[in-house]
Parts: sequence; structure tokens; C-alpha cells
Amino acid sequence: MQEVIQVNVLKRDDDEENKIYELESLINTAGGTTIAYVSQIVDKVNPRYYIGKGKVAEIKDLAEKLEVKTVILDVELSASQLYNLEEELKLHVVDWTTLILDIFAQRANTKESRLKIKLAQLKYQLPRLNKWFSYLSRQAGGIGTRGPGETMLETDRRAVVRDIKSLERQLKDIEKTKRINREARKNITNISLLGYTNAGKSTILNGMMHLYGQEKFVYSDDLLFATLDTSTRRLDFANTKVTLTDTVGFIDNLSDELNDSFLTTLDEIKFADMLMIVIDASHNIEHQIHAIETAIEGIDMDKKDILYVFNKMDKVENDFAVKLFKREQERIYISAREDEDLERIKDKIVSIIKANYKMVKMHIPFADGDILDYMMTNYDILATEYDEDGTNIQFEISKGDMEKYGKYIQGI
Ligand SMILES: Nc1nc2c(ncn2[C@@H]2O[C@H](COP(=O)(O)OP(=O)(O)OP(=O)(O)O)[C@@H](O)[C@H]2O)c(=O)[nH]1
Ligand SMILES: [Mg+2]
Repeated sequence: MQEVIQVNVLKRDDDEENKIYELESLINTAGGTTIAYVSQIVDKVNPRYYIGKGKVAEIKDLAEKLEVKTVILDVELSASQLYNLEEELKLHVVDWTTLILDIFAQRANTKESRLKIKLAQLKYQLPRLNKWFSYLSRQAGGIGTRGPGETMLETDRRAVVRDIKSLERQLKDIEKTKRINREARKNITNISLLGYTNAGKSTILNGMMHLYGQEKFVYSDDLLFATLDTSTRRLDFANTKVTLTDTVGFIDNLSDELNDSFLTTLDEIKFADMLMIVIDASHNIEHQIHAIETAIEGIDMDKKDILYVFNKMDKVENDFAVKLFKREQERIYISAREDEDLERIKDKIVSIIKANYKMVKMHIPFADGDILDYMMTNYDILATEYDEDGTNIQFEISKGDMEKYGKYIQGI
């Protein structure tokens, strides 16, 4: 285990305990162990070191006493801050973005996520290249040095730009294939699970799979960033078919480079008909909601149903904070470990979907055979009658199709 000093940079109204716990969990996930905690409330960023000069001196003393070689901060540093801190401390300094990218680089295991992380790392490193070379040549490895950056020692800035372009091209191809797969999923309700990392998204997906799908489980663990890829599973609730998509969890303070790594999650969200926003009800609800809402800002939510899922209710002693949360959308309180609660989620999903369907009678002229085909393929038709110029059908139609094919509707 690599021993590190962890430095939490706090705003005045931050929940200090939670921030310390979060950084320590990430350090553990990256393969390190915190042996000293330093924190500072920073109202005004010191352009030279980000933190105050006095704090820098304190860290230096501490590192000498404890013989620690690495310090990890929970903020993103500019190239010059990183450089100044390393020069002053004579330590390996890892910032928030590098730490998270390092975890992703270690654990990404599909082609897409590997390409995404590599791209994010290169974009982060590009403006910091000189700095990067200097510490890579001094360092033997460890947190913050893993991944494609290692090979950059032999390359130059132009090569990095070329690599970035090539990665972007490869990712575009993957995206194209995904889009085609999504087209095929078009006529069932697509539900995305999203939420802060460790909220229980994968556990919910697995629980639902166990009850309503096949046993094709996804990885879940008590780790930040257990899930690094989106995965979609089909579920069958009697007459209602849905897909459920597990996504990469969000975390605070995502820089642009990091946000790119979450684009898969954001893409899934754009495409989804329904969002299940999973919240760990056992701590810091407002904080999670803030991070989620910041991340999905800019996505058009108008046509999407939203269900807030307050998970881990078994760990909640006082539900005051949970009940305080007010939004107009649907919400449900559960523990993903209880089958009964998962059944309640299913009932809720079915009722939301049903509310989106209306019983209609349609008259489709013989000339529009393709429309009739579409309805027959995608809906359970309850009654069919023919007259001299077309076909009359009765069935429950989705809101979207109701708008689109309104001209064929004869009665409700
Ligand atoms: N006590 C309790 N623990 C839960 C519950 N749901 C999930 N967990 C635990 O919380 C941890 C995280 O669960 P995951 O399902 O991996 O969380 P996730 O949201 O997929 O997390 P990431 O993939 O890291 O974003 C695991 O150890 C789960 O066993 C719950 O209802 N109650
Ligand atoms: Mg997960």
C-alpha cells in the first residue's frame, strides 16, 4: 500500500466529515492508504499553491516526519500550482482529477471505457506536459502515474494531439454502433438508473434482474466507481417490457476532462424515456442531488418521466432529511436488498408507464399499410375490424405515438 497524506480543501458550508471520507475511499480504491489528514477552509484560492503557504509548510513537516512521498488533494490544480507545490514540497502531488482518472485507468475493462479514459488523461495532461515529464522522470510509479501517460515520456505535444484525434475517431465509431443498437430498443420503455457513485444503482439492477430478468448480473461493490461502463438489460413485467440501463456514478467537482468520461452516462440519459435517480438516503442527500443536477444540466427532461429512488432506507435512523426532500416528481423509499421493495419499484414503473398510454381507436386506410404494420408489431391490438377503405384497430398507444399518428385516431 502506498502511504499518502490526504488534503481536503473545504468551502465554509461543506460537510467536512463526508468530504474526508470520500477522498479516503477514493485513495483506497486507487490502492493507497491515508496516514495523515490535513484540511483547510479556503475562501480565496492562493494562485501559487491553491492552499495557503502556511498549510504547505505544515504538509512538508508532516511528510518529513512520516516519511511519506505522496500528497493527494481533493481539488483540481492548474499546471503551475501542481509544479509549484511539487517544487516546494519535494513530493509527488496528485490532484482530484488525476486521482479519479487513475482509478478509471486501473479498472476500465471494456474497449470503450479504456479509450474514454485514455482520451480524458491525454486532454488533462496536454496543458501540463512539461510538468508531467518532470515528475514522471522522478517517479517510480504509483497513484497518478498509471495509464497511457507513461508512454508519453517518448512522445511530444504533437503526438499527443494526434493521439487525441485518433481516440476521438475510434470513439465515434463505437458510438455509431451503439446508436444502431439503441434504435432496435426503440419501442420499449428505456429506463436509466443514475445517481452518485455508491448509491446502489447496480444493486437495484441486479435485484430486478433476479426477479424479472435473466441472471445476467453486473458488478456491484462497496467501492466508489464500482461501475465504469453502462450496461443495458431487458426486463419483463408481465405485459410491460422495459430495458434498464446501469450507468457510471457521478461525483463532485467533475472537471471537463472528467465529464467527458461520463458522456456515456449522459448519452444514455438523453436517450432514456424514464430516469430512476438513485439516492443513498443514509447520508448527504442534498449533496448527491446537487452533483447529479449539475451533471445533467442541459439535457432536455421534458419528455422524460422521473422517479426518485431513496435507497438504503435500512440504514436510515432518522428519516427527517429524507422526507424533507420535496420535488413534484414521483418518489419511492426502498432498500435494494429487500425483494418486496424491488417489487414496489416494479409496480411504480408499471403505473408510470401505464399513465403514458391511452386507449384509442384508429382508422388506418389500406393505402397506409406500413402504419398498420407498425402498430401491429409494436402494440397488443385488442380489436380489429375492416371496412371498405381501411382497418379499424383498438389498443393502448404511447403518448409519443399518439402525437405522431394523431390523424388516424378516431376515438378515445
Ligand atoms: N445497507 C444497504 N446497502 C446497500 C443497499 N443497496 C446497495 N447497498 C450497498 O452499497 C454498495 C454500493 O452499491 P452499488 O450497487 O455497487 O452502487 P452503485 O450506485 O452501482 O455504485 P457505482 O457503480 O460505484 O457508481 C454495495 O456494497 C451494496 O451492497 C441498501 O439498500 N442497503
Ligand atoms: Mg454500479
